[in-house]
Amino acid sequence: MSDAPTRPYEALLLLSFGGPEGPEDVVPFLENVTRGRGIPRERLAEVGQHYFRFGGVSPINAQNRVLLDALRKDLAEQGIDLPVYWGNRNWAPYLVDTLRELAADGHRRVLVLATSAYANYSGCRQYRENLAAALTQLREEGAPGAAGLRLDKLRHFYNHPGFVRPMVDHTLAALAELPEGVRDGARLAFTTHSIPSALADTSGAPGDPARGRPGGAYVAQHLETARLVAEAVAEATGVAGRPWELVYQSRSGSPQTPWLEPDIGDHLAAVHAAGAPAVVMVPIGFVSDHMEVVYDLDTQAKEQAEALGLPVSRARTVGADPRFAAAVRDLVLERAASARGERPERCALGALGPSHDLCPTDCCPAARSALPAAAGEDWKDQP
Ligand SMILES: CC1=C(CCC(=O)O)c2cc3nc(cc4[nH]c(cc5[nH]c(cc1n2)c(C)c5CCC(=O)O)c(CCC(=O)O)c4C)C(CCC(=O)O)=C3C
Ligand SMILES: [Fe+2]
Repeated sequence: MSDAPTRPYEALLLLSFGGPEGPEDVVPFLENVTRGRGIPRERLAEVGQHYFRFGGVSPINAQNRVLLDALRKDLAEQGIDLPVYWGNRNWAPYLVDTLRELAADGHRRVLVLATSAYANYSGCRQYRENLAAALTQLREEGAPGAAGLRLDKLRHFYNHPGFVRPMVDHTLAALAELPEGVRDGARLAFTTHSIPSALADTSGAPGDPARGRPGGAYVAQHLETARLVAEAVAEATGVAGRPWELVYQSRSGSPQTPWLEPDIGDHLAAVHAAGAPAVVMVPIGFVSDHMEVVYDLDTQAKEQAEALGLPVSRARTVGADPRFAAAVRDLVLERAASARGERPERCALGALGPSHDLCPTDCCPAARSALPAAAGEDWKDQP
């Protein structure tokens, strides 16, 4: 056991968003998501309707269960003994309950995989705030083992080949769904969650060259993944110079606050007006085909495209692709080696290089006042 390749880590925690699993869950789920976040009531009522259209069930929890199975299968196949747990920010199984169980099971050093590939407040620091709040609650409860829990978060994986290559295959499959006559002329619209522009500009670590430029590390990292996918698609199809762009979806918040633009709907209208024969939507911002994908793209954006008479298709997200599960294993082994003081190879495609392991103080700051965040340099409460 002492020479385990995952040493000093004893468990892996899959940390995700969570979603409702029936109509009665929808309103309490949305209350969890938006507590203290200043989302207009009309927007909440509208988003509730998206969930009710799907019977009140978000696909995200089922997808995380499949991902859990894929991670466990990959580790088992490699002979790696590392238990994998799952907890959410906004719905059961709640993070705090999973951490209580992890501690009771005797685990001390735990790696965390957040289902968010890019640097930004919602996808990084907010998860670290959730970890800090859960740890604090468990320590106050006196939960067995909680005082010794030490959590480390895996680095951002947007440029890992195990994330990029499945997206390339899925983009090729989505191109193949288009009528043959428009396939070679189809544009690629890479989509991600819009966020407030002010949060985008400060995303990433303080020393990141992209930080402080418009869109910050959030946009720079997405542009990199989009470029990597577009280049691989060009190579596979033999179609050079296919136009692509990064566009946004799922805008929330007050209309007076600037968020990243253009929205996918406006983009589809603009490229249609400019004569584009077809568009493939590639949701690189998400890890699974959850509600933002099946409603905002497959329902809303597809209706808009149909009204325009513009052929569109949508690439699947990475989901539980075995290459993604293998990438997670790679990140686990890499981080474990680093924690043992070794200098492992840190796999990353493209020009930006591997992300930092430990978020520095003031990485991906919140717009509002700062809350304690675990698994970063600003978490001083580590045993
Ligand atoms: C960057 C980002 C990701 C991607 C990275 C990651 O995956 O972490 C993401 C993922 C997700 N967002 C999700 C759902 C929601 N997001 C909301 C609201 C917001 N998201 C934001 C950002 C992000 N969100 C922001 C800045 C807000 C405004 C409020 C706030 O500042 O917090 C709201 C409230 C209603 C609304 O306003 O839309 C809901 C219901 C689901 C679950 C889907 C399902 O159920 O299948 C998932 C995976
Ligand atoms: Fe961060």
